[in-house]
Amino acid sequence: MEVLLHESSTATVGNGREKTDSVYPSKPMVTADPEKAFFENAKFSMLPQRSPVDILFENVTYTATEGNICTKKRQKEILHGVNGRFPPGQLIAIMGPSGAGKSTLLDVLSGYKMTGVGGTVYVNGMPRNLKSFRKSSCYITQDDRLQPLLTVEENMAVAADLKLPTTMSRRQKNALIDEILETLGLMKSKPTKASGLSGGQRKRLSIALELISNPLVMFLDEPTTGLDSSSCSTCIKLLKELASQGRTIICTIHQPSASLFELFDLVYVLSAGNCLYQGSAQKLVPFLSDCGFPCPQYHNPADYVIELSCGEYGDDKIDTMIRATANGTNLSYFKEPDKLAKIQLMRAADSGQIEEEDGELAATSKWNQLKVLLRRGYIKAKRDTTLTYLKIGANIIVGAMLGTLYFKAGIDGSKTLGNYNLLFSILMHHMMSTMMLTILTFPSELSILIKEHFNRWYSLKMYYLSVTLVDLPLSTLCCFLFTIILYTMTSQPMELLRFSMFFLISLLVVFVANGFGLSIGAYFNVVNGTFLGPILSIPMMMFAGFGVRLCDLPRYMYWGSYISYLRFGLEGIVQAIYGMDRGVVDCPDAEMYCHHKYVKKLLKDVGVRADQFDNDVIALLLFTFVLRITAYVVLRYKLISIR
Ligand SMILES: Nc1ncnc2c1ncn2[C@@H]1O[C@H](COP(=O)(O)OP(=O)(O)OP(=O)(O)O)[C@@H](O)[C@H]1O
Repeated sequence: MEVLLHESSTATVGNGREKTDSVYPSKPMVTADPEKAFFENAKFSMLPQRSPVDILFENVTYTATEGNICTKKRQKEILHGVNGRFPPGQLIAIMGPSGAGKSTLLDVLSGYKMTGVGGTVYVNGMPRNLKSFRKSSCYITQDDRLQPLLTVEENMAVAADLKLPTTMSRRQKNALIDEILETLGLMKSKPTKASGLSGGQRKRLSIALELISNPLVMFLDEPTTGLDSSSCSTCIKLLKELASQGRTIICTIHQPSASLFELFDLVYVLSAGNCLYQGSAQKLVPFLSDCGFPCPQYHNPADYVIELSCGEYGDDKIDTMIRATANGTNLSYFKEPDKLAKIQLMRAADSGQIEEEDGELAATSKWNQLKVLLRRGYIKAKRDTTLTYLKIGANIIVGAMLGTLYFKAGIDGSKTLGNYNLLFSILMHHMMSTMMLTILTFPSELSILIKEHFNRWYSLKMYYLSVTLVDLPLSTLCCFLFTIILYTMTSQPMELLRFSMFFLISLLVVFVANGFGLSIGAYFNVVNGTFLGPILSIPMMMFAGFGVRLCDLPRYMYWGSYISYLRFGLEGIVQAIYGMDRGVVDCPDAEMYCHHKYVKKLLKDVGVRADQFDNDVIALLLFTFVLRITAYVVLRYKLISIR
């Protein structure tokens, strides 16, 4: 592979990559080789230059499976053996009516979809090695999945820290970020939060984030959807410029205007999973004439071909076009078909097993990924009014409300039963508030995770670890505030040991509830999650030993008490307040009969053991561990299953 040389000196940085000393390299040397010419205008030239990517696909099929475990499964073929050639340095449009299979073809070519895919995709003549292909490509989804609370500059800095070698200095990274933002017209928006950007700016930021790793192939799903005509034109012109630098840029597009259509180098028209046309935008009109249905004068050829592919002029015309393009194998309508050197395809059968490339997909070390994700997590937590301020506020308010309701109940022998009820209410508060907030907020993170993980920003393990670690201080703070308010207002025993035990059990219940919420939020959407979370919490309450004492549970249902983490929470928190031979809780009035002033009597009546504190802590730790692992496995499964 030949590498374009620049006059500015180069040095080797981590894993053998080359960098230039200057962020803005001086004029590149003119090369005789036309292939190198792709890079001669490259702006982001401080990054390693690799050979351009020529994509060819043969007989590509995609079969989706419909139905679920309750209904009969049905196979549905969406792509019917399509073929095509996407040379480098071109801006390619995949066009077609709604439901034609444009996004599906994009998903298959990018490697986003792997199950149900047939046929072969060749990269520079070799059957695609997905791991190395993903390293040189990126996928920009239709919905801009950006971190809304981070500014443009912060979003870019996170992407740079995750995608560029750690050996690059901050100054170099900042210079590269500025260069990209300048090119994409986002310099003025640097301090703006992503949530405050317009549709066009969001789209450009999505592109800018991926440009940091200088991908050779860019897949964009409907980059112009939701943009006005001027933003559409800016976006497509920008993509054209990026393509002219040697990248292969493939995007799906619904129905471009005549002026936009002309900007595309190559057009690939799909109808119901078949290729109707493949060739240059300019040759579409001659192709239609050759097929026998010329484009009417003053008619946008893009509109006309979409009308044809919808079957508005008859299904026979669709069949004629499929035959004329031989479902994508006919390359004669390319701009310069003769110059399309027939690449020597190495058949999968000839090459034997395609060797998977070793090494990690992410560009930086796990430690660096964790560091960057933690930093991003803390910025988000600082600015997130729902997750942070609402959580803190809710804990203070609920703590004060319960404190008022059970004021001084902890030292009142006439209110010990009420105090016992309070202990259960505390656990309920920790369980429901933590679990529901996680179920409500985590799914919104998922779409960003899917995009960033597919584009190799980080490994799932590091992401998950960062989510866990970022949540830790905030959950601890909220739980501490709640405990201190409630503990003092209700006059629980002012002993450090009892307070610590009380706080420890509360905190462990928060951690378990968080793991429970994550396991649900990792798989289910907000609607299903908010239904399922409380439903699954009912057995936890049923078997906690509150209301129905554990000793009164039917023998065949006793197993339920082992799956209820509230049971261990209740035992533990009761031990903190009434354990360790507390003896008698004084009655406020000596004349008054206080039935439960003797702690032993209370414990006997409510049927809660208060001599198992260590076991309760171990059980809650086990619950925390198992649920955290479960949430990770569910998340991994989710990432695999959508592909
Ligand atoms: N997982 C799936 N299960 C069932 N049908 C599917 C699945 N994925 C895609 N399809 C169907 O395949 C067809 C093509 O879908 P695709 O999203 O690729 O279309 P499209 O051309 O991108 O449409 P649009 O422009 O409206 O986004 C549609 O009819 C869609 O319903």
